[in-house]
Amino acid sequence: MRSGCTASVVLWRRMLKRALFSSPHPSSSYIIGPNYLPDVWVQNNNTGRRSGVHYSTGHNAAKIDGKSIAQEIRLRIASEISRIKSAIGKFPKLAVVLVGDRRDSHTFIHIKLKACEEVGIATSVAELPENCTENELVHVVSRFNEDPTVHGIIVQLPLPPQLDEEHIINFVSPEKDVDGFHPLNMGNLAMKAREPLFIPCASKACIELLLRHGVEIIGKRAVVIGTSKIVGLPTSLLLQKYHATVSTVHAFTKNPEQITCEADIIVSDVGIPNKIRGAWLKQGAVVIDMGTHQVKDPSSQHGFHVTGDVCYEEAIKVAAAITPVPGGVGPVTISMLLSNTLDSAKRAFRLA
Ligand SMILES: NC(=O)C1=CN([C@@H]2O[C@H](COP(=O)(O)OP(=O)(O)OC[C@H]3O[C@@H](n4cnc5c(N)ncnc54)[C@H](OP(=O)(O)O)[C@@H]3O)[C@@H](O)[C@H]2O)C=CC1
Ligand SMILES: Nc1nc(=O)c2c([nH]1)NC[C@@H]1CN(c3ccc(C(=O)N[C@@H](CCC(=O)O)C(=O)O)cc3)C=[N+]21
Repeated sequence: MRSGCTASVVLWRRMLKRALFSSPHPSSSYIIGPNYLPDVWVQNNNTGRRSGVHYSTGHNAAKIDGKSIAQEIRLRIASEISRIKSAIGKFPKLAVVLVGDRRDSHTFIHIKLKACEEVGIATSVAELPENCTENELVHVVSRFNEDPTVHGIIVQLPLPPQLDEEHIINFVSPEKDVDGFHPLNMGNLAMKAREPLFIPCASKACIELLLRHGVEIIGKRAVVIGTSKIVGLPTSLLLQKYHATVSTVHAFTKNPEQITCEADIIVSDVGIPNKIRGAWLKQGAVVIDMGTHQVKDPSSQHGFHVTGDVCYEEAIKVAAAITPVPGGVGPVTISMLLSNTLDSAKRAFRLA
């Protein structure tokens, strides 16, 4: 009797999944890239990949339009959430922890909350003062860990200097770690034949943009500038999973331009505006600019403008394709956060 009941529940879930998701993989079928990591990379003809990168006329680099890709992903996420809501009356929820008054952190959180609202992800925000203690922060994170209505938790970085980032990240439940920064998730990303529960959003966005632009990654020489846990390290690891030959450039690298100018794919996470010049690039390279800097600009409406790590005007004359800032990786990173949160909720609802 009991096993019959379990069997019918399993059958019901299977039917529900089939009704909700047209793809055989319920988890994020709208993402081409890194949800199923390719231990053996197979060219998939249904992904819209083209062979090789297309050059635009006049020898200027093609602009990789992150804004429209992000929008397309968000529409798919919104419709999936709406279908889940009508089927089982449940929806995903993201908890956001913000410490202090940094202007850029407030901007990023505002962008994330607005995106959640647009697709139907509920949010809960905990704001703590700049001088809060580690115990207070751990307490807030633990409360979200224990709350069954919360499926994703992010602690906005950087934290004020009295708080140990690594210590705090350890406290985020790996099952709700939609940033993918917990050592268990990062470790599984690093190791062969293992899959993390979540892949960091900016790295996922980088691969998604490359694949959607028709860039072949396997066997290509990639250089990642930066080793941070938010972008540089997980992007190097993910590019390796895609079988690129990856070099890392960091603050102690001597003559970094000698390394970057050999790369087919360059990902910059250096955190210095306009640091990467045209002369650092090989003719025909693909450039993913992860930097997002609010640079003072009294002539602009908000008193600043946003720029990347790469000197765009120089780079477009050399590269085959490049992501602009703003409107490149940033919006897709936010879409990946929505996607990770939806995936987490689907696991909790036993739909994935
Ligand atoms: N677009 C997006 O989606 C996202 C954008 N960002 C942006 O990325 C940028 C970087 O952020 P984050 O990763 O937190 O930054 P970090 O400051 O943590 O990392 C910067 C990295 O650059 C390296 N570096 C610093 N100076 C040099 C140099 N002169 N030459 C070579 N390498 C150098 C550092 O090397 P070392 O390891 O030796 O210290 C470090 O690894 C920011 O602008 C941030 O806003 C971040 C997340 C997502
Ligand atoms: N726990 C945590 N997770 C993060 O993912 C995280 C973080 N902390 N700390 C800071 C960095 C930075 N980051 C960005 C995300 C989106 C844009 C983005 O959408 N940028 C817009 C412009 C934004 C603007 O107008 O300022 C664009 O490039 O078009 C930028 C940067 C995520 N980060």
